[in-house]
Amino acid sequence: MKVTVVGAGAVGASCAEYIAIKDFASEVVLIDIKEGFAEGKAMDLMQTASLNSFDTKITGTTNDYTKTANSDVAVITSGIPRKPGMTREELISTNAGIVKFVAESLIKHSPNVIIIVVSNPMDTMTYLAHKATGLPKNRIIGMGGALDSARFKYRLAEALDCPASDVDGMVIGGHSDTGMIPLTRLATRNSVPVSAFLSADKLETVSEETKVGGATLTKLLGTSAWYAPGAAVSAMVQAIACDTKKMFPCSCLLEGEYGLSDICIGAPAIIGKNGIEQIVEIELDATEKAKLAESADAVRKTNGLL
Ligand SMILES: NC(=O)c1ccc[n+]([C@@H]2O[C@H](COP(=O)([O-])OP(=O)(O)OC[C@H]3O[C@@H](n4cnc5c(N)ncnc54)[C@H](O)[C@@H]3O)[C@@H](O)[C@H]2O)c1
Repeated sequence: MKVTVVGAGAVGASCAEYIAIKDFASEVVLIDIKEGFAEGKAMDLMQTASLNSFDTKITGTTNDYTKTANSDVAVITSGIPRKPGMTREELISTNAGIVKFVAESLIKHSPNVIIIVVSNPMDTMTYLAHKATGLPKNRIIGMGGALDSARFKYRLAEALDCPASDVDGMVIGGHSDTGMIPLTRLATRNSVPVSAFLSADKLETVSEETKVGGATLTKLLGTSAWYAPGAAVSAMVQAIACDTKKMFPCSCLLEGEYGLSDICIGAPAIIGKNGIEQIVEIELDATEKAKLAESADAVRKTNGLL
């Protein structure tokens, strides 16, 4: 299994590190436009191999896509992150050109690649990658919901004063501060609905904290987060590499599912060796349906800026 990670910055390097530590890929190629940067990150990571006991070979290259040839999976993290006070949507003018060029360059050298898009505004960048490459819909996946759901579980565990491993929950909809839909109605602690433990007010607070999870970290760090994003994308790469059929909410190109078409937005999907193997349609209540429609309108508005 050969994995290319485009962008050797905070998220790309974290993703490469988690992939290596889990030791399921034979090769990870880091590629960046900044001279020597990916080579340096790759060398630094390789010097952890004997300490962290992994055999994955990590190499770096400055913008040479021949080195990415025949990748099975490619992760696109290239582009600028937001600064405190910015929305993800404000990144579009810089990141759209980068993502389009990168997606086209990747498939030239890896015609069978499955692409995971991370760069923001992620739903629109995933849509753009589809339009730029024309790949089948199962082979381009946006990463947002896996991270947002991890943040949701973190906030639920905090409110419940329990380990995150006790909690299950999912965030669907657009990957934006206002478009995310944490499904509090369906969240559980060891199969018990969380509403048995937490008041409606508390659940509303958990939901709001989840939605601004990225902005909260951007304010604290001065740039956007990388550990949880890197872990989330590496978990999706692992699901493809090991054909686990794990379910993640991902930005998928919808063709009628949830009553939506010609849009990439977060929906539960089964991820395996073919990428998106199934989009799972869960029964939403009227409030959740209305929120999803509103979230889709906002994503379409951003798509209109392409
Ligand atoms: N989808 C998510 O859940 C999620 C989470 C966190 C961050 N992000 C997004 O991921 C992106 C990366 O964030 P980061 O914190 O790693 O940023 P960063 O600035 O640390 O890294 C980005 C890297 O991309 C490189 N780059 C720019 N143009 C390139 C090109 N044409 N080819 C190759 N490399 C290029 C830069 O040199 C830089 O090293 C941002 O757009 C950020 O908003 C998304």
